[in-house]
Parts: sequence; C-alpha cells; structure tokens
Amino acid sequence: MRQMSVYRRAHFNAAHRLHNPAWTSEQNEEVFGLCNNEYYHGHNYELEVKVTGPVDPETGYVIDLKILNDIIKHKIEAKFDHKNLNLQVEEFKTLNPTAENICWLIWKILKEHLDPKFKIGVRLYETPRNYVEYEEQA
Ligand SMILES: Nc1nc2c(c(=O)[nH]1)N=C([C@H](O)[C@H](O)COP(=O)(O)OP(=O)(O)OP(=O)(O)O)CN2
Ligand SMILES: [Zn+2]
Repeated sequence: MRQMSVYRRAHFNAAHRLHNPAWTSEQNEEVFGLCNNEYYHGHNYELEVKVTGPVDPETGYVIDLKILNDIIKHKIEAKFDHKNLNLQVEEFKTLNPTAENICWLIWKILKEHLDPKFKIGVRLYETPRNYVEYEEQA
C-alpha cells in the first residue's frame, strides 16, 4: 500500500531552566550560561508532528488530521502549555528539559497514543533558529 506522511503543527509556551544537580553552580553556569538562570526563562515552542503510514483506500487518509490534532491538544499542549517544565512536568523533575529531551518525551507520548502501524517524527523549535528532530527508524 502507498506510504505517505502527513504533518500537523502546534504551539506551546513554557518556562524552563537547564541545570545538572550533580554539578556545582560554577559548572552549571559555565555549561548552560543564561539558560541556568535559577528564576527560569521562557520559550515559544513550535512543534511539527509527522505521521507516516499507508493511505487507507476507503478514506484516502493516512490518519484523520482532526484526530491527530485532538491527541496533540489533549496529550501534549495540555501537559506543556503555560507550564514551568522543571516544576510541573513529572518527567523533568529528574531529566534536564533541553529541546532534545522535550522532543523525545513528545515523541514517546505520541507513540503511546497512535496506532503502532505509524512511524512518528517530531520536530521542535525552541527558538526561531534552534530546533531538534527525532524520527523513529523503520
Ligand atoms: N543542544 C542544545 N543546546 C541548547 C539548548 C538545547 O535545548 N539543546 N537550549 C538552550 C537554551 O535553552 C536556549 O534555547 C538558548 O536560547 P538562545 O541562545 O537565546 O537562542 P536564540 O536562537 O534566541 O539565540 P541567538 O543567539 O539570538 O540566535 C541553549 N543551547
Ligand atoms: Zn531555554
């Protein structure tokens, strides 16, 4: 069956602090600089989700984008939007909320909620110029 990719963009704002508790303040400042600010700082995150799978011959869809949008809204935006990632997202109490780790967590959540027949890719823009991407291999 013909495989294609569909994409959905989303957006959330969140605060974070990059910090390694095993290091001294000096080491943290040296490595993370302004991102180590103990009072946190915010980003306007832009998210792009890619879903690859067979095109259903009856609907002509890979996945109904309305369904994908609902999953992103309820499982991703509800968890991250207007949150302090370090303090309010359980996973980041023990994991540094870098763009890489946020992107991976988003991928993991989507993987749990989408049909396993789909291959999922996540691209996350932390700033207009900084972005990371994770896509599972076939
Ligand atoms: N590999 C990573 N490097 C950095 C991350 C990250 O998540 N992964 N994060 C940060 C900071 O949190 C923040 O994103 C950096 O912001 P800033 O340097 O202000 O980014 P800009 O694109 O706005 O910077 P310009 O220099 O003005 O282009 C740092 N590194
Ligand atoms: Zn930051």
